[in-house]
Amino acid sequence: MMPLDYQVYVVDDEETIREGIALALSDCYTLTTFADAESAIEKVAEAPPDLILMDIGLPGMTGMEALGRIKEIHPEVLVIMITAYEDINSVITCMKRGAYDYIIKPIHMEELENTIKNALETIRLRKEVRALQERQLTETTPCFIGESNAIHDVMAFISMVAKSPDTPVLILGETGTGKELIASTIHYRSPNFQGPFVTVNCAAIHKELIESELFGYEKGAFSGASTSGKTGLIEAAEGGTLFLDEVGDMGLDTQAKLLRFLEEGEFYKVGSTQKRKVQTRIVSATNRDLDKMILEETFRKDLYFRLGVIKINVPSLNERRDDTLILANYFMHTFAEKFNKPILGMTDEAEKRLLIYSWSGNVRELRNMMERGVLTARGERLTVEDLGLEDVRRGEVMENGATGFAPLPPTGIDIQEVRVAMETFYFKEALRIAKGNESKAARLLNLNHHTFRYQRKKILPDA
Ligand SMILES: Nc1ncnc2c1ncn2[C@@H]1O[C@H](COP(=O)(O)OP(=O)(O)OP(=O)(O)O)[C@@H](O)[C@H]1O
Repeated sequence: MMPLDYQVYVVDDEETIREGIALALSDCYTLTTFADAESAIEKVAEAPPDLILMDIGLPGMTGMEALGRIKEIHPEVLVIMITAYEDINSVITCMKRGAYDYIIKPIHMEELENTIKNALETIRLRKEVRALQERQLTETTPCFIGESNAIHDVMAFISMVAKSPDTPVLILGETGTGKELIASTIHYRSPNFQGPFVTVNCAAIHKELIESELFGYEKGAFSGASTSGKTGLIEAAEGGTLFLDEVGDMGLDTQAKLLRFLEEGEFYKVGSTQKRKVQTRIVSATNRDLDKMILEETFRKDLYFRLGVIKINVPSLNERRDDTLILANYFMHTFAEKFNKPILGMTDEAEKRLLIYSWSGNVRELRNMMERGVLTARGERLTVEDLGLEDVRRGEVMENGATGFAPLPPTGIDIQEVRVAMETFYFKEALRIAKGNESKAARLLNLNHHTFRYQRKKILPDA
């Protein structure tokens, strides 16, 4: 491994000490010296070093005060306090406030070197862990693609919340918006990244079985149980992350047990009286309307609050159309490589239609569309036909992909006229797509059948 270049700041008002330390250490480290805490802190804020050697008894801001400030700005910077022998009480306070170690004046260079070596070993290990974490992150986490402001905000929030090893996170969003991808990103960015990431799809496991799957069971706990018993998924996620997908589909009994585990970190295996403790982070997700389920008493309110200490709302693809082409190109290149097809891009028309297409399955639908398109394409550019977008017709292509509305011309518009034209267009379209079936057409416009009928008579009196 290459030796790391360490940045060390020395803060002491005594010039002889600054010079003595610089003389002894400048061959091994990059040293910068300061005569007072104020100028050192200014520099720390703009360029944090790896290590600071700081006198406790500085004039102006004391070393102890400076330590507090440094720990506030950059808590990861290690600080070794330098102190006069009689000042040992201050040393104890400094150690309590986060100093890494201390040395007593007069300074013996050998002792100083050893103390520094220990500190730098701690830093080296931390850097190694971080590098390992980054590598693991790029190797194991699929890329989360998105350039829209909405996704940038989500990603910034994820980076922040991932730092905690155990705060529960609830991810809400329509199907296919990337909730599972976000859950795995949280795991690989968290301090638990080396632990397991265990996914449980609560909708896929029968309600009767989910409890034993989650908590495990003792041998002979119920008829049909394995004779050796079973370790539950919570235990399998020890030291890592347990991802409860479709948590809205969990039955009320299991919800109560999950709540107890979240509150106390303890649970019982099915058929066991022995309490078990497990440390894992719970990330959950659902595309169901939990507020409505709480009102209907099919989801516990207290569990909702406990699971959603941190809540992340993932916007649908229709709400962040800026991401459509970035994602489409990403999937196109991924599948072109996978299927070994010489695809270079998409036709302009295909791109335009992607931008106005109404996504009900979100990114998953887009991904599937691109997979099918790349697999069946004959030319170098994906066409409207390759992507199955023939029904999204030219007349529907609106100029402004972000909102779906044409820009307001400088001469203005007649809003009444536009409203009538829009309603006429969508009523006709709904009836065309629904092949004249009024109930289906009403659903496409999110109207009940009676309203649809009533309005149809007004809007399309001849149809
Ligand atoms: N921003 C993104 N970048 C790259 N791939 C994405 C992104 N969002 C979603 N995907 C991909 O789309 C597919 C669906 O995503 P995912 O399974 O995470 O959605 P979900 O919200 O958990 O869906 P559901 O609610 O149906 O379980 C996956 O293949 C995922 O890798």
